[in-house]
Amino acid sequence: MDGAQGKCGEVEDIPPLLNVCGTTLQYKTKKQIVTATYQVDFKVFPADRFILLGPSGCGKSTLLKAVGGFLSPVSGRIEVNGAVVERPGPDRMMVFQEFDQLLPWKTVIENILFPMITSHKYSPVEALERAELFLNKVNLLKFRDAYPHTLSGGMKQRVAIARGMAMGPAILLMDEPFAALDALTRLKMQQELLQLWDELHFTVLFVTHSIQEAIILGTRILVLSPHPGQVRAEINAHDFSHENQTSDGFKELQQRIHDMLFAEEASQVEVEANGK
Ligand SMILES: Nc1ncnc2c1ncn2[C@@H]1O[C@H](COP(=O)(O)OP(=O)(O)OP(=O)(O)O)[C@@H](O)[C@H]1O
Repeated sequence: MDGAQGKCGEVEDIPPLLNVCGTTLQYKTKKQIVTATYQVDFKVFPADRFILLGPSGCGKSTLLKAVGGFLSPVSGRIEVNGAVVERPGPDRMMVFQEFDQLLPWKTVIENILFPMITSHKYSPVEALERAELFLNKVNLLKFRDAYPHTLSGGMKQRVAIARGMAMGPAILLMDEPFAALDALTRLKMQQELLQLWDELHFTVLFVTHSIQEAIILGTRILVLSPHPGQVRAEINAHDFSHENQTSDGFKELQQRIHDMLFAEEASQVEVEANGK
């Protein structure tokens, strides 16, 4: 094959791992239809740390849910490795913000084993090996037999990350996984995620509304407009990390994104005011 059929017709040399094309997502409630995103396009390539950034309510979590297969687009399509996403699958593992995403009646190791065993992706022996390997990578091997309620918020998030990664997904979906942590733990978790990435080069789609977190963690950042979310810009952030966050380049990018989001919010207010 010469190349992959990319977004809306063109042919690319490297096929995207995730192709989100013209995706409009809606919630239908009894009273109304809520359009969460409108004709959103983006592509994620292998080993990208791709960030969805935008104001509250712009549809970041909804996009992640749709990539996860929990919600179908009303128009457009979402493909993973060329196949249209129709349902959840072990190739897309989610890590959420909430600390209660672990099964409370299972120990740490049992939580990590659970999706590997129920999906039959790995034999019991392989699953145990992988569970211990990834638990070790997040520095929690000595807590393998602890129950979730005995762990701190940061430790629970590490277990959730280990559980997601142990499945060997094509893409890890992270919905503001560090937002509920205190500042120091958040910093540590960001550093650990980057260290893990240095080692494993996994592909991650990460939702945040922190500009700073987006620049530090992301290789590419998709900036979304306020509700309903539309693509405002896609920005390269390969060159930035914790180490250079006081540099002029980092600050300039931070300001640029801030202005972009702020301008969108201001124009939204104007539209709403004019509409009254
Ligand atoms: N289950 C639902 N039913 C109806 N509307 C919903 C539902 N979930 C989300 N929405 C609406 O869809 C829009 C997008 O919500 P979403 O949670 O995806 O935004 P977000 O960018 O992730 O926001 P935040 O940063 O606050 O988490 C919002 O207007 C929200 O009110």
